[in-house]
Amino acid sequence: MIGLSKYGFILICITLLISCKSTEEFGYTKYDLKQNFLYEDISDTTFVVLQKYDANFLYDLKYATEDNFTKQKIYDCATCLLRKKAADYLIKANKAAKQQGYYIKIFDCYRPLDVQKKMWELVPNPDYVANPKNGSVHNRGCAVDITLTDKNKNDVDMGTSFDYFGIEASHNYTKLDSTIIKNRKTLKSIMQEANFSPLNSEWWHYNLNEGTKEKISNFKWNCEP
Ligand SMILES: C[C@@H](N)C(=O)N[C@H](C)C(=O)O
Ligand SMILES: [Zn+2]
Repeated sequence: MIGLSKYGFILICITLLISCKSTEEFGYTKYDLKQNFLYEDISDTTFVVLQKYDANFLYDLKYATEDNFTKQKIYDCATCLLRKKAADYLIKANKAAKQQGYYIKIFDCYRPLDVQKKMWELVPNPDYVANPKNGSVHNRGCAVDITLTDKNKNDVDMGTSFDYFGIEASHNYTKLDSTIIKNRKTLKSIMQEANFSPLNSEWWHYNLNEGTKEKISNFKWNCEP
């Protein structure tokens, strides 16, 4: 009897730990089984893997494929890393998006400085690639490249593809269909409400406010499962 209740206790603990890994949507605290910490205990500036931290985003991490402006696979695997505070605000934005019938789909998150240097060599235009001398907010783990999908997970029309480096990608460009303008404005207001700022030249790029104050990083993430 005593032995049984001991096993029962262990079983309950394991079940609780697995439950805690679930996302906030289900009302649980986030617990990382592999790293053995409660996410609420870590600092706001710690890098978190968004895929593990919250299960409610869609991804098309372009630089982990050859389908990007460099035509090269730049990342070894499709991992989205962000500082915890940026992840928390992005989760807030995704909840607002969901309430309006959308999902946030992510193209890029943290980007090592060396990658920024490679990009700058190809496109030395600060409207489209931040100068690595100052560093991008991506290098600080506080910027995201994103779009919206509808509730069936189909991309909404934003007028240009991701990383289209031309005037048509600008928030100031108005010679577009009213639906496209409405879609860009929807994303912009969702992100601004969630403490992010847009970049005028790129409809997909958002910086966490005050994200420029964080340190630039150049680490590569581990691709082991
Ligand atoms: C390269 C593009 N996706 C991007 O993120 N551009 C901004 C300006 C950046 O490099 O920070
Ligand atoms: Zn960007």
